[in-house]
Amino acid sequence: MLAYLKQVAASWIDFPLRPGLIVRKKYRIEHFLGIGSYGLTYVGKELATGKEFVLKQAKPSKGSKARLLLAREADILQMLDLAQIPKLTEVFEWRKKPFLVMDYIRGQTVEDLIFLEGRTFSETDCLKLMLELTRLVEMIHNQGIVHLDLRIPNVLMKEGKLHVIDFGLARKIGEEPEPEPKGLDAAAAAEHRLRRTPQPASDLYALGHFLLFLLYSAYETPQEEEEADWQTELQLAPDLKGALRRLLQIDQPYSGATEFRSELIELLRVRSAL
Ligand SMILES: Nc1ncnc2c1ncn2[C@@H]1O[C@H](COP(=O)(O)OP(=O)(O)OP(=O)(O)O)[C@@H](O)[C@H]1O
Repeated sequence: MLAYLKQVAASWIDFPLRPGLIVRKKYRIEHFLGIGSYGLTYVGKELATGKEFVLKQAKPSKGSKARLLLAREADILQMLDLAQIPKLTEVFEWRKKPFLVMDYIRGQTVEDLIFLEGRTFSETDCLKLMLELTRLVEMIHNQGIVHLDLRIPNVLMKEGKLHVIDFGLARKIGEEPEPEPKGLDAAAAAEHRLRRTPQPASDLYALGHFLLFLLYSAYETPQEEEEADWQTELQLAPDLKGALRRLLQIDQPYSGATEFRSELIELLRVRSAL
């Protein structure tokens, strides 16, 4: 009962700002983009210029943790200066609520391309997209940051170019990892460490799963067969399978994004796709 009451209270205090509301005499809320674990996200139009931005607000029900994560995200975005990543415009407090403002990337997520539009990617398409994404990830790492949440909903395609968003879990390379959430079994705890340790290897592990989503987009699920693991189902050429096994840390992991990018170039070259 207590849990239920807490949930009802949270949904009241986390109620999104309504469209049309003017924030800080500067932005008009255009529409609500979504609610994440620690934030509420909107598209807002700057009144003076008519330019659209993304406004992210710390989720009130998550208190100081949400404020801390929003401040950390702003700090990380400020450190990054890359064309395919939203730039931080400002941070402010309005009606005791902290906000950050960043570029609005008006595109489609890779998740929507696959699951809503039914887009399929050939092996060469997958490798080319991975090359573009890995180049971007390499530049992020070179600026001392790891994203730690490189998933298909956090990669957008805009005018044929990939963009990475949602730096809510990003950290500086080498920082102390977040404490593991309580109650994870051994397998979930191991997975958590693979994804969330502030080291480039965590982003490469996530790139392995990202590549699997791309490859599966063109996979026809057989009607009768039992679900098998990707190594059986996808029937990949040995070189591509080997690369995936290294990304997923089944075999010797790559030393970093630079080494994996060289491998991608080689995979494309032997397929005469470069
Ligand atoms: N800079 C941006 N440009 C365009 N869309 C964005 C941008 N930032 C976030 N979004 C979109 O806003 C929505 C909410 O994003 P947000 O990162 O706040 O939470 P989430 O990804 O839904 O949740 P969580 O981070 O907890 O997994 C998502 O649909 C995301 O695609």
